Amino acid sequence: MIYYTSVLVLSFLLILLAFCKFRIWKRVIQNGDTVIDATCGNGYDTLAMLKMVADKSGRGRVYGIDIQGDALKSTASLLDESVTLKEKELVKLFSICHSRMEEIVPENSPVRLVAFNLGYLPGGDKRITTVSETTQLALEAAKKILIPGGLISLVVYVGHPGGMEELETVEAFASGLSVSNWICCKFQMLNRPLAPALVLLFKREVAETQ
Ligand SMILES: C[S@@+](CC[C@H](N)C(=O)[O-])C[C@H]1O[C@@H](n2cnc3c(N)ncnc32)[C@H](O)[C@@H]1O
Repeated sequence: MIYYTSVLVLSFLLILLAFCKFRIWKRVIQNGDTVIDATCGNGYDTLAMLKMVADKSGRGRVYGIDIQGDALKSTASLLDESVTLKEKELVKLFSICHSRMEEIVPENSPVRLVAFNLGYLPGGDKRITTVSETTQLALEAAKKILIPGGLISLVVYVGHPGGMEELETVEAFASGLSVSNWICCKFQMLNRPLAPALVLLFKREVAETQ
């Protein structure tokens, strides 16, 4: 009984986080933008991003990254079921580590969102997870390619081995960003320390003068 209640609460939390996250993305992303899904998984975020950037003239790009071929296959089939061929052409999928994201985005592309959903692939091998070292490198790469007014969005799961360390890495990275150029915040349950956290790093349009 306790197990089912926990699963129910966690599912509710995940829906709430996804709802908040998508609402915030919608305020940041515009039609025609270039965005990156740094952890495609089953493709739900890739699909949400595509819906936000695709415009009728064929502008807008989603660069989707995952180290697992199975994840990219799931993402591709979700897109096949959900979008037109023309929309699907706006998505480019890459089976590489997200620390290499700079290699796949053409130079001078205005990247407005880089999204991470850390942890393991739901329904996949739970031993394959994102890890602090490469997450740190990926955040540094995202910081370089993001345009002013852009957002780095992370959902961090702390309930699996290495998850808490990864949250600490993300928090340390965010805490080190200059206050005049970045607004960084975290949403987390206060009375459920193992619930996933949503971390949002907004790059200011114009640097704040101190
Ligand atoms: C929590 S899942 C992502 C869920 C996904 N956003 C969705 O909507 O279904 C995390 C994904 O990150 C991938 N991953 C782990 N390490 C990675 C890395 N270094 N670079 C890119 N992807 C990685 C895993 O293979 C897994 O599919």
